[in-house]
Amino acid sequence: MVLSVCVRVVCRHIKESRSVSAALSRYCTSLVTESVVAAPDCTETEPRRQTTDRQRLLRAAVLGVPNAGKTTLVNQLLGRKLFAVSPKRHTTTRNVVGVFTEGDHQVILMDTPGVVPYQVGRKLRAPKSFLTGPHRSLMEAEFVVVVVDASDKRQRHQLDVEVLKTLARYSHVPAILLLNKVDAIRHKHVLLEITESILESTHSWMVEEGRRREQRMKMSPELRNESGAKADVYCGPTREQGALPAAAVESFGKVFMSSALTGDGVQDLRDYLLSCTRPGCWEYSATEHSDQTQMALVEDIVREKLFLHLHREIPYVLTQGNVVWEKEGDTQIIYQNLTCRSSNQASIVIGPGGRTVQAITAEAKTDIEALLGCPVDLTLNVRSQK
Ligand SMILES: Nc1nc2c(ncn2[C@@H]2O[C@H](COP(=O)(O)OP(=O)(O)OP(=O)(O)O)[C@@H](O)[C@H]2O)c(=O)[nH]1
Repeated sequence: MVLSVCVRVVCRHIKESRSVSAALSRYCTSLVTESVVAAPDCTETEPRRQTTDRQRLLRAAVLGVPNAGKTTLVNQLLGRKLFAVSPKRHTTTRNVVGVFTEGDHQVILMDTPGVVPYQVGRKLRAPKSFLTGPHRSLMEAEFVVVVVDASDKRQRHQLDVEVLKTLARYSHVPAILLLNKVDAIRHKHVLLEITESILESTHSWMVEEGRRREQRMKMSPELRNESGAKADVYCGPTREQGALPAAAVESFGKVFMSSALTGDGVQDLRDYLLSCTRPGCWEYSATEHSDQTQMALVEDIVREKLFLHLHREIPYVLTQGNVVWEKEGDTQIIYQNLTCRSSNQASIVIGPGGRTVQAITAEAKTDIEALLGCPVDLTLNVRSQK
């Protein structure tokens, strides 16, 4: 009965919308409480962001478990492929910033490594940036987009507990939910079930977390964090704060659905982010799209190809180092060392008759030429530590 009502309402939205996912997004938005729709109060700008001109700004963090499609989404929102994407988990190991500007509005997107339990990060021997990245981005964010892989049958009905903990810790940051990979779902009505299930389970978890906090504070009142809000540094998963505000219990101001891969539904999110900007000085010029240098972006392109061509742990343990970066006429000369842990690993990277490294070089060269807009002479020198 409930579902048939939902489907009828969605059908109405479909008539008004460009796509099924846009219609479902609209319907799901109507499910969430209007009072928590995350429109920033533009009258409450901090002094440092006050400006006499018409510039507007929003800093948004993109949060989710590994492989949810966060980086693909960021690239799609930027309208250009800047950051590495691969089917392997943990392709993103540090925070990177992507920027898009339209008219007077600038949106700064902070792409973060997938949220994992502290112990998992330790086990992976991940760099510190990997574990602290999501927390750092939320400290700076005025907004958070929580990305869920809606095609993942095992995980799509409730948010990952580490994501919930992160949201609870930074509960003052308004959040929206994005169901991604809708192209991989055949029966779109499933999206309604997923949305309702995530909203309900998140609400229950937040209520329960509020109770747990109250209990803990009764037992040890000194745990109360007077600011009740931002943590200055990431202190591990057990740090306590004040009771959760009611808005945290409501959790999401809006729900979007998209395919970051095809771009379906991404424009709606882009428009929404632009509408949430507040008066404030831009942090980047209108022509800048990232905080990363060209050299770092090139390293990322090579890294993506390593992830796509190499199996198991090799792409994770390889280190890249730019040795030559110079211009010869129109051509950008790039010589990069790929240092493997052992000669065995190096021979896998080189491949039979050098074919693997040749394929990596050819694919990377094409992407780098598109990025730099000039001919590129790329050499990847594979070597081993031992
Ligand atoms: N079918 C489909 N695949 C997608 C979509 N978005 C991303 N992917 C794929 O999902 C995989 C992971 O995408 P990423 O963007 O690297 O995911 P991530 O969340 O940044 O991953 P981490 O680096 O592990 O945090 C890639 O193979 C993408 O092509 C989507 O909308 N539909």
